Amino acid sequence: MGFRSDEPDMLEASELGDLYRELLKQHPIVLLEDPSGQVDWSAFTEFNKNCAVELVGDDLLATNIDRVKTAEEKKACNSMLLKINQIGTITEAIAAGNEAFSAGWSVFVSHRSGETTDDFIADLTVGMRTGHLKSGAPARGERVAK
Ligand SMILES: O=C(O)[C@@H](CO)OP(=O)(O)O
Repeated sequence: MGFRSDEPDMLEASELGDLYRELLKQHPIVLLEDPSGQVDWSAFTEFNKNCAVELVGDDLLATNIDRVKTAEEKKACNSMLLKINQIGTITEAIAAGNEAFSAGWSVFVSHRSGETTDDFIADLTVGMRTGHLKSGAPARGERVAK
C-alpha cells in the first residue's frame, strides 16, 4: 500500500478486503479492528459476509448504542471495543456492551492512549464477563496495573 513511497498505492475497499483475506490465510490473525474507515459501513458489511475472525468495531461504534444498533442492522461487524470514555458514562458504555452481547457479538473492554494506573477497566472486564481486555503489552505502569 505504498507506506514507504511518496505515491500511496490507493486500494478500493474490495481490494483492501482481498488483501486482508490473503493476510488471514498466511498468518494466525484472530481479529481485525476497524479494518475499514469509521463511516465506511458498506465496506464493513461486505467484509463481514465472509469473515472467519472477530471483526471488531472501535471507531465504527465509538461505544455508542445507536451505532451498535446500526451495525447490527447492517451486519457490519461481530465484535465491539468498549471504551468507557468514548461515550462518556459507565452506564452508557455498559448499555452499548450489552446491546452488542444481545446481538451475539463479543466485547473487548479497552484502555485508551494516555492511560493512568487506574485499574477499573479490569474490574469492568470481569463484571461484564467480556473475556477480552485490551490494555497493551505488559510494559509501563498504566498497562501492568490492569
Ligand atoms: O488504538 C486503540 O484502541 C487505543 C489504544 O490502544 O487508542 P485510542 O486511545 O485512540 O482509543
